[in-house]
Amino acid sequence: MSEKIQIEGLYKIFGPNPKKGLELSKKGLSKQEILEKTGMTVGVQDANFTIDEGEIFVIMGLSGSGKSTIVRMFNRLIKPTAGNVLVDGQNVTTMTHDELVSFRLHNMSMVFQSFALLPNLTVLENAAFGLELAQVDKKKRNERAGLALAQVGLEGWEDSLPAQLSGGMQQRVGLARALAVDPAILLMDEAFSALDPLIRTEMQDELINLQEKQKRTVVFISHDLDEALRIGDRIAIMEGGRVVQVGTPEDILQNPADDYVRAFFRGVDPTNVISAGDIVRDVYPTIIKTKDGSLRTTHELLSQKDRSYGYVLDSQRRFLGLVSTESLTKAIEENTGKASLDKAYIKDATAVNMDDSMQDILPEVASRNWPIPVVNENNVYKGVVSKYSFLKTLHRADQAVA
Ligand SMILES: Nc1ncnc2c1ncn2[C@@H]1O[C@H](COP(=O)(O)OP(=O)(O)OP(=O)(O)O)[C@@H](O)[C@H]1O
Repeated sequence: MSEKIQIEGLYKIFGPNPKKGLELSKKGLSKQEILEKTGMTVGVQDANFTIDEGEIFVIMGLSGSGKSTIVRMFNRLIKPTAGNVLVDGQNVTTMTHDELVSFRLHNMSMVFQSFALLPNLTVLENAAFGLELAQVDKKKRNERAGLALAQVGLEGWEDSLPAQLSGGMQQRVGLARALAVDPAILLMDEAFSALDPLIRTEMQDELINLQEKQKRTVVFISHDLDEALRIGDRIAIMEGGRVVQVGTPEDILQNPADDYVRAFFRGVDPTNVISAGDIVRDVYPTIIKTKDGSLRTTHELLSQKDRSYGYVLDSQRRFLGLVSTESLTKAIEENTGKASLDKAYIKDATAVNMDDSMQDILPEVASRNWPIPVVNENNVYKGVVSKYSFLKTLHRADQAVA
């Protein structure tokens, strides 16, 4: 995966003497100490991380922790006090005014919590607004805005006025306006926070769907953990202007950096967050099924590796079933001489998917004697989840946020 946005030593100090605040921040003083000593407010201090192309990157933290400030430095709505923001290697912090205008129009769109629609323009005109600013001619911009509205499920509403739409629909217009300019990066500032819970979940699904089709880079500010866990590929957690941890939800849940992060994650059910793919291990023998696959060889293989189970795959490593020393011994006894693997493997053994959560796979793990095979979307075998690794992960996650 390639890096889309690089944040290097980024600071924003608000107030008349940011240099003084910066100096103290670099010495390690906290936001509170700097405020007390100088009256300057630290917005963001010493942020360093990268955002990969195509990921949904959620920035989370309590109110005032610096989420909006950091994201507004990405498109330089706020000018950093120090540090760099690189997008595709281009330094946004040093762009001239004209470069910046063009960069904002073509590379980044922003969706706000307050839908920011113009009340006297139609839905179509609102959706086309960003394109109008980019001086795209009317025919083309209406065409692109129409397509964007269709993408967010608002076909047929083009001629309505915003006031005729529900809150959820108005936010869809906000999203369509951002999508119409076809930006590589979408910045979403608490974009779904004003929506009621059901509509909010619907919009999150919509975003995930769009993302599957178009793979933009999405930076999403949220103060809501459920939302972050639902949509985020990775999450950055901010406290007092600092980015205290960046990682996948599973990483953070299993190894929270400090008590602040731990407090965020307290109450989260790890079985919803950690997936089979996070705990899969490829430690059991695999047997590629051939026409004349011998039972004895398979039996020897299992004994050699001191395992009671082996997983049978086709030549493309797709999962077919599993064998046990028990089923092999039985088949060898019953079919002396001409026994083949076909006679011995359990063909209806269920495999679970890499994306299935621990919650999803729990019934399977609990009800079988064998470690549960895990496959990808093409049914290719990736390894197993054993009862032991399942319980160990659960225990570790419980301890981590306790
Ligand atoms: N223009 C400004 N002038 C002075 N201080 C500011 C300014 N903008 C933000 N701040 C301060 O910077 C800090 C970070 O604010 P920011 O809005 O980025 O936080 P946030 O995490 O987005 O909060 P919220 O969730 O409430 O939106 C806060 O202490 C805030 O008061």
